[in-house]
Amino acid sequence: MVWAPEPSAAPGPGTGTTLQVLRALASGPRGLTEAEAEERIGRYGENALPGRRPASWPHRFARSLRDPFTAVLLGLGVVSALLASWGTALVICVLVTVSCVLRATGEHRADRSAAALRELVASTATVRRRATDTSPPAVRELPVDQLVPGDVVLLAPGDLVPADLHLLRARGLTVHEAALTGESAPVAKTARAASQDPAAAGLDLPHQCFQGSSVVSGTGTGVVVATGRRTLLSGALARAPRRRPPGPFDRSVNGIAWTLIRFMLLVAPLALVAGALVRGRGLETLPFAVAVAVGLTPEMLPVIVTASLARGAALLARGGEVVVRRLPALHDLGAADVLCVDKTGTLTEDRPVLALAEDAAGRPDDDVLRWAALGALWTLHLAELPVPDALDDAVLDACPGDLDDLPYEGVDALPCGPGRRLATAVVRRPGDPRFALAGTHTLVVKGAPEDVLDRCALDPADRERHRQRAAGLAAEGLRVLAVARAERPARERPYTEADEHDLTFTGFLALRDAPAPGAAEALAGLARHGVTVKVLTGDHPGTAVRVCRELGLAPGDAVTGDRIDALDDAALVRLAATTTVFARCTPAHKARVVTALRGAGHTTGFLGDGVNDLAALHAADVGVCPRDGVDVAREAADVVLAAKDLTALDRAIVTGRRSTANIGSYLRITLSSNVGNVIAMLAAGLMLPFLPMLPAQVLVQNLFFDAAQLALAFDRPGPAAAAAPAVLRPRALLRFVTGFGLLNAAADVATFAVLAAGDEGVFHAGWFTENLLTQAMVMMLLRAGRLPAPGALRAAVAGLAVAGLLLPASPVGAALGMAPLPLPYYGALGAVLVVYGCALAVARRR
Ligand SMILES: Nc1ncnc2c1ncn2[C@@H]1O[C@H](COP(=O)(O)OP(=O)(O)OP(=O)(O)O)[C@@H](O)[C@H]1O
Repeated sequence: MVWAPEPSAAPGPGTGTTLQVLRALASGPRGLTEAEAEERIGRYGENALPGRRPASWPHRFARSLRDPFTAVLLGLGVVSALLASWGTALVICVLVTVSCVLRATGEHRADRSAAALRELVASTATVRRRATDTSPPAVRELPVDQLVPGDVVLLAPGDLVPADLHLLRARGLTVHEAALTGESAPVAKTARAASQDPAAAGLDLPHQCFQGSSVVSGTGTGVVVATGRRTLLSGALARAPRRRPPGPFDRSVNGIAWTLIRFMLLVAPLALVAGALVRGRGLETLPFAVAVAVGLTPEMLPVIVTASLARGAALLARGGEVVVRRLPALHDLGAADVLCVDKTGTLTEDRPVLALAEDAAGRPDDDVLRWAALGALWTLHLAELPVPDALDDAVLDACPGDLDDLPYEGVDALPCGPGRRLATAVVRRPGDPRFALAGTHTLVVKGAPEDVLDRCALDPADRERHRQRAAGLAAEGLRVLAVARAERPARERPYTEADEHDLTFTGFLALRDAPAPGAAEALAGLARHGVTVKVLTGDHPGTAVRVCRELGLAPGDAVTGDRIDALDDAALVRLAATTTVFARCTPAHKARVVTALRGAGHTTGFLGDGVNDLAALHAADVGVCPRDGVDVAREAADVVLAAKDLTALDRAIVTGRRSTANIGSYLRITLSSNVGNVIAMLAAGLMLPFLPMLPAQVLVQNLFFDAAQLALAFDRPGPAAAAAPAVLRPRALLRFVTGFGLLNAAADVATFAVLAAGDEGVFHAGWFTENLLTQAMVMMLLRAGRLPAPGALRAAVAGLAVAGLLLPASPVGAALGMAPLPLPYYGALGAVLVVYGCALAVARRR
């Protein structure tokens, strides 16, 4: 074994020269053997971030206590205990415990399935390992948590740095360290220079890459110096856990919660004051007031929300097409009314095929193709890109003859990158007798026509003529690349973008990228579902507009990145609302457009898969990425698709809307019954010489409601639920609840009229029965689901009705202060129910 020394007990941050670091880690550039890696994973543990560990049960329980409804319930329980109203306090305790247990189990289940879903799309790292000491190194993908100190990792654009690394090699490597430093500009990284102080360490050192940063451009190889809890990111997370700003889902649910809490806090004092003024009652009404307030609480909301979303996510995952990484994102997807997508690979197949190669005079010329292929070949080799992009692939494929026969070899390369729309390869002729040091280097540049032409030495008229030609080709839907060259005296100094000037224009390549099969249909489906699609592309406006037209999108005029730059935020908000195609976009343009659309009040989704989509994925309400997107894009996305397929996304949107419809059903049903009951209780409290319902009865009734309503999470909403973006709107809900609440209160008052003849026990029993029966009926009539209702729902409704009919006559009923209901009352209550049911059906239809 070459690297004999034992690794130091806990490798530090990689101080020392590269050799010292490798020695300390008992590793080498050829990587660890599988046996060494296995031994080290036992010693250092998995490479997992602290935030990824599942929450413990006590923590989960404590978290559900922090929910505003639970907090209010607990507050009311304390008030009851202070008043020595032990019955009420006890029932509130049971209510809180039941809802916390349900919530904690629901969350546990949802977390488990979300973790399993995340696992399906977990990032991998590219490592170099050896099967045995004597075998040659092999490069393979490894789950990130299996990395150990001493592993040799390869980095490419779009990769997340999987652990803290000491770089062994780097070429044009720049990384984004925003997760660690908050700095948004990419930072250049290089292998350790001999002149650096070997003891130096820290974020500023160019030869260290840290877990949580992401590769923007270039490539690199590094040895892992720290994993898991020992990485810099773990330390940073432990100090300041990152929180996402609230999304549309959080805003809706919080809005509803706080409206209700304000209402509850108003109702309890109102009951007290009214009791005191009208009936001359004192503080003895307090437990009743408390129970009335509790009666308003939709304490099952968190459970229903989690269960509905988790069920939707599980259904999608089962189909294998869509993985929801963050449950609320499913609601946000259903709420999206604007979806921004890129063009290449989403609307087109991303399999470009050469359509034409022509010289500067517009004559067909294969030499243009040969130069472009030479550039692609050497950029690929020298920049060590893991795979050629589709354009380079197409150019290499189309090039006649064997490329290796071309009498050139590469010197340097400046590849494309986010915001950089051209690639340069510097080549030389090895056999050229002039070569030695006095020879020439040839810069071969290809890329977006505007960018290449700007760097060519051309008179303005020629430049304009070429620009027009490129626009003409683009208008036919072709992807256009301009090719240019320059001869320079050979030199040793590396080339930079500053060298890309005074080029000689060589010609154009045009490539045809066919529309993706099914894209037109998917776009039509999205339009039917009320989702406006906008295209944000790095490509030429002409190409993008033509492709959109072919797919049936009415593109209008495209807005280019230059125009976006000239607009302030307010002007962009106005323009974004009316524009369909944004072309020649850099990552920053994409993010600005998404932010502007959100600013205009749209719930905005973004589908992208590259490094250049990262900022927009972060800026969107819901970010979507295909599974084969780059690591950083997948990590930033809330929803991951098996393929870049708009049909699957449309299906996910519909599923999100169905989950939201079930949550909406719950809120409508619960709140209209609760509000109706509260109004009736307040009215009856004033009219009757006794309390219309004892506090314990109110709370037991609540428990029954809660248990039955859990079944609403399993309802199957009809097609109407998927027809338009589904948002939980507190105001609309309030209007609905007020209308149906008053109807419910009217039914209650009719019940009072029927029960007025009985004594207190009979009154309580009659109202209890009627409440549970009306609740069962409301569940069937106000649900959003199609007919027939699913089995779970039918069972819950039947259970509720049976409990309403049997409990008052049972010993539990007696313990709660109810008397068995004489037979004639059933007929009268039945009549009230039938009239109420008809009124509900009519009101619902209207
Ligand atoms: N390998 C390449 N060599 C030269 N130029 C390239 C290469 N790849 C892309 N370009 C140029 O950069 C432009 C922008 O590319 P970018 O990857 O940002 O977007 P895109 O693939 O054209 O479209 P979309 O944003 O819809 O995916 C391309 O239109 C092309 O002109």
